[in-house]
Parts: sequence; structure tokens; C-alpha cells
Amino acid sequence: MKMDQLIGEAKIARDRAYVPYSKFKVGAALLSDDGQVFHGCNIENAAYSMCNCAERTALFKAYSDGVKNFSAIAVVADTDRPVPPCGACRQVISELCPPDMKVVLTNLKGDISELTVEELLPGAFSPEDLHE
Ligand SMILES: O=c1ccn([C@H]2C[C@H](O)[C@@H](CO)O2)c(=O)[nH]1
Ligand SMILES: [Zn+2]
Repeated sequence: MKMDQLIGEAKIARDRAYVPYSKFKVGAALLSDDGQVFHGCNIENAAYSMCNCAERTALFKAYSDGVKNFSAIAVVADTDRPVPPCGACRQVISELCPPDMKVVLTNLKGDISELTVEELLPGAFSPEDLHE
């Protein structure tokens, strides 16, 4: 799948965001190795700390469907610069996706920043760090 297609899927996901508090819609589209696209949007809650980001929604949907191998994720929001994922999402993406996987950050103006998972969170805390 071409990256502009995956960005289109992220925009579709963004339209489903539930954001009564921030009004800030985010969409993500996660491409699995077998060609499936998992949509994710941010879902907020009156108990603010329960808000879930678009990126983690997409990853958790895929994982809970038994899909664990991914080749790219696209993220979109109405930001001045390509939307930067929050620290929590960087951490979760780092653990569940390969270090060389493509991360495509974009905005509604069409600015695009393409990086790898390793570049998204260099030196991420990882499962290996739990070993004595
Ligand atoms: O990359 C990001 C950054 C923020 N948000 C969400 C969390 C919250 O619902 C809203 C404002 O922070 O945007 C995401 O979904 N992804
Ligand atoms: Zn996040």
C-alpha cells in the first residue's frame, strides 16, 4: 500500500474521533504485514486521564484481533506541523512495532514527516531492560 493511501485511511479514522473536551481530532491507520489496515481515533472521557490516543487505539485493536506484525503507521491531525505523537504512544509503538518500521506523521495541510520507530523514541525502555 502506498503511504498516501494509508494517510487517507488515517483521515477516515480521524473523522470518528470522540473529542468533546479537547475538540482535537486525531486519526491513525496501522498497516499490518498481511495488508490489513487498523483504524484508530482518539477517544476521550469526562475523567480526563482515561483519554486514549489514536495511535494506541489502532495498535490495541490490531493486537486484540491477534495481529502483531506491522509495516507502517500513519497519523494525522489538524496541526501546524506533522502531528507529533505523545510520549505514551511513542513508548507503546516502540515495544509493539519493529525499530525500522515506517512512521508517517502528517497534518491536514499535507505536510509529511516520515521517520522510523527507532527515531520516534531513541533509546526506548524495552522488555530487555527488565532482565537482571
Ligand atoms: O499524537 C497524538 C496526540 C494527542 N492525541 C489526543 C489525546 C487527546 O484526546 C487529544 C489532545 O491531547 O489528542 C492523540 O490521539 N494523538
Ligand atoms: Zn498518544
